[in-house]
Amino acid sequence: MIAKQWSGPAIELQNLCRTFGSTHAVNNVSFVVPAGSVFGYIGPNGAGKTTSMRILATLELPTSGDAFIEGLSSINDPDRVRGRLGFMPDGFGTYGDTNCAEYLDFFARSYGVIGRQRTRRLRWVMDFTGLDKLAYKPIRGLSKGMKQRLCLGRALIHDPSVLILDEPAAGLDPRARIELRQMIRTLAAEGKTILISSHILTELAEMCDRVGIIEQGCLLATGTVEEIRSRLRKTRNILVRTVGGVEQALELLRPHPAVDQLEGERDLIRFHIHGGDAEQVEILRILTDARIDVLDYATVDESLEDVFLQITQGNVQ
Ligand SMILES: Nc1ncnc2c1ncn2[C@@H]1O[C@H](COP(=O)(O)OP(=O)(O)OP(=O)(O)O)[C@@H](O)[C@H]1O
Repeated sequence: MIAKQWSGPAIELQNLCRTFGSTHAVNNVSFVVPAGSVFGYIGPNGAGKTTSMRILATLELPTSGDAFIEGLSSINDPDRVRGRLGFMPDGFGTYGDTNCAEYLDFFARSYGVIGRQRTRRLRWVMDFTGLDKLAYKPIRGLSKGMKQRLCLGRALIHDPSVLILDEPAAGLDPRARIELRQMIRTLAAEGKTILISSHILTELAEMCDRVGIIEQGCLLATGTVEEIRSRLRKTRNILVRTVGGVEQALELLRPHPAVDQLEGERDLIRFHIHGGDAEQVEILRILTDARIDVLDYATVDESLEDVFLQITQGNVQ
């Protein structure tokens, strides 16, 4: 029997597949999310994020493979999974005339949260999501940001240990995004395990312990953002700042076999080096031997957008 003191991964996908006709929405995806960590699930439109999250959340069945929440199969043990899991879908149907308090109360009752515990839980969720001042406001009058808070509140109402959040930041203004990020950080600091999806790597990079990049149903890379970045790094981007001598430097560097994409403007030179430390040191020596006054000689990290574009192909299905 799987007891409460499960010590394995909080979330696990095992060779998960889901096809819709000829579309491989999820194609043999496996990964684990350790308890208490935040995992970012990143991919373009139609990549298969929602489908895999819905399978984990017991709302969809896979064609093959399995999905587990704290060791319980979402396919074979959905009732127990639901008790441990809070799911925030990417769009949620609300009843416009219902107010926030009624809405959350309804879901608390559905989860069997009863008596004083329900009152306590409702108060906590209202307070945490900042909905306490809007408790009696009909849902149809809420802004997008407040609706998202309500949806997060609904996912938290039964105090689950695992949260699955499907694009919670979509459509939010910058302030609402920052506030949402803070709430997610707080939940993570309290020890909840969080799987969160987005189209945008930069949006999640800061708050995730690890990310997985998915496209056309296939998981292309997993790891920390730094691990993925360094795995991809075949070239180094170099930025040189000189005091004069840019034209001379360009002349010297242009024929070098390790130098690529060379460009210069005013006192700045940018280029890529194919190679490692030896080539980087040699190129600096070429410049200093030619008595070019080098102020800065730095490697520049690729932007996260570049990392994302390198991994994905931009194909949709
Ligand atoms: N019920 C369905 N019937 C047919 N095709 C579906 C169904 N659900 C999803 N798909 C297809 O499966 C693929 C994956 O869709 P999914 O919604 O999982 O992707 P996603 O990564 O969440 O995309 P988005 O970021 O746009 O929400 C898409 O090609 C989609 O059209």
